[in-house]
Amino acid sequence: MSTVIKGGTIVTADLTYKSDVKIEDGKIVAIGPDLSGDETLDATGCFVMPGGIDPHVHLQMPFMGTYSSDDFASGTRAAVAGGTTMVVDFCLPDPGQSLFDAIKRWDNKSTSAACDYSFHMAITWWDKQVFDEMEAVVKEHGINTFKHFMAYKGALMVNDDEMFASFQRCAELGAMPLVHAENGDVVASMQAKLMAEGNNGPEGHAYSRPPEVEGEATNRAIMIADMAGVPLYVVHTSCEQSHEAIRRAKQKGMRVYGEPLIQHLMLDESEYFDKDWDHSARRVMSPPFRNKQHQDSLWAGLQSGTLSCVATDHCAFTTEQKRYGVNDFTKIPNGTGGLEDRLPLLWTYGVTTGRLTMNEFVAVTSTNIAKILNMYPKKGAVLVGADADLIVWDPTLEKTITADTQVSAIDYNVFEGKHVKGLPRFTLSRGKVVLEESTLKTEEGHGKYVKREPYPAVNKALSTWKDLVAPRRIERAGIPPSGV
Ligand SMILES: NC(=O)NCCC(=O)O
Ligand SMILES: [Zn+2]
Ligand SMILES: [Zn+2]
Repeated sequence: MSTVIKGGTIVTADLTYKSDVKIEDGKIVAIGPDLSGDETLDATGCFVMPGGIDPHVHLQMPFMGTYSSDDFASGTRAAVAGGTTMVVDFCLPDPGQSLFDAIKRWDNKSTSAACDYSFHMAITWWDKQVFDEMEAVVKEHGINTFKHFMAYKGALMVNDDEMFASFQRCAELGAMPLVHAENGDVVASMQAKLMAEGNNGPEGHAYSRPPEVEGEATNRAIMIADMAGVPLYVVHTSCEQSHEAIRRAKQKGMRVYGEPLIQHLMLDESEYFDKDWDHSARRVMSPPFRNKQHQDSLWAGLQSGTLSCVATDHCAFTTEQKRYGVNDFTKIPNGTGGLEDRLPLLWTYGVTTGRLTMNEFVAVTSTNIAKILNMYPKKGAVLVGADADLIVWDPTLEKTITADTQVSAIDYNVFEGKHVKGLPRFTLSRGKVVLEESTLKTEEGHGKYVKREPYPAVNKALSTWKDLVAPRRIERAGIPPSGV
């Protein structure tokens, strides 16, 4: 059974051209004019692009005494509704738990996925067992990225010595560390002070996590990565201080990648000052929303290439769950949604405003992260042989975002009322039409786990260079090597 997408304009990260696309057995088998097949999808007036890849989601995440409410079934349905065809979640071992047991838990809950997915592994504790297990995580389980939380003291946070040891292990294994960059000690201390002063509302969350907390941690992680000789990926880069540290590192030739979220690009800190407690609490996430200057910095980073991709950190809690923190903002589960809205919002507020070109849109929603996570061109490409994870993007379709019609399982949407123009006419997951206009045609369990190989190039280049510039003894005539 073959499918042809006909009459559209292909848009990739570097090319825009008119062509048909033919699909068989889940893969792209031909690109060219006048193709025919068993089934035809009309792409007239549309852009045919690689499906979105969201490198940062937490589906059914155990966190702050509860679980995030979108699981792999509802989360991936929300994803394809908005043109995202792959998500990457985080395996979180409990303290003392084997990394393999954490993978088993994530394997069990991801069987319902409607689109392809992959995992990052989090380093939530450290000893020889973790050091040893990291090898099989990379070589057997196909996970080449390890996340380190520099915040959430007393829960997920790791210290600098643990981070340095883990980063060095990543370097040996051809893996890449990721960081949630916030200074967890400073946050904990500011939280305690604010609570003691009676500042217990959701605005206290933002006050306790100023941009400096993020800038300091980003810079520290970058320096530690440099000393360990590994590239670094900074998740949810939300402010100029953090972006500045990434820019500076890039200018020095370091491989450091920054990931702004659609929430930080679109929403600002005024959300936390709303008189309605629920409104503000629903928007509590870490890092918090910032002001207009920070938002401009993030947009500029996407334009100039100093920031690499746009994610959601989709971690959706219901209003009832948010109310765990009614008298104590430190107990409000951290996280917001966005999977369904990332592409339409970025198109509307990025491409149609002229902030991004269509090719940049594809780069920051799909191709860049496919390369960074070492799964290009299987994912993130419109090329013969690539997986047919595609969107047929109709720039004339429009809607107003509202919780009433969303796919996500929660009872509100942080983008409520925002109008978007540009939506998928079709979303295809490995060749299967999973969305037609606004009708979902997903199948639970259609999604497959994507293994990712270790990085052959960057880590080798870094270790070769490190070896070349390593400290060496200077031989001097008449001075014996051993000092005898
Ligand atoms: N971001 C957030 O507030 N919640 C999800 C966990 C994390 O990524 O820090
Ligand atoms: Zn985080
Ligand atoms: Zn996250």
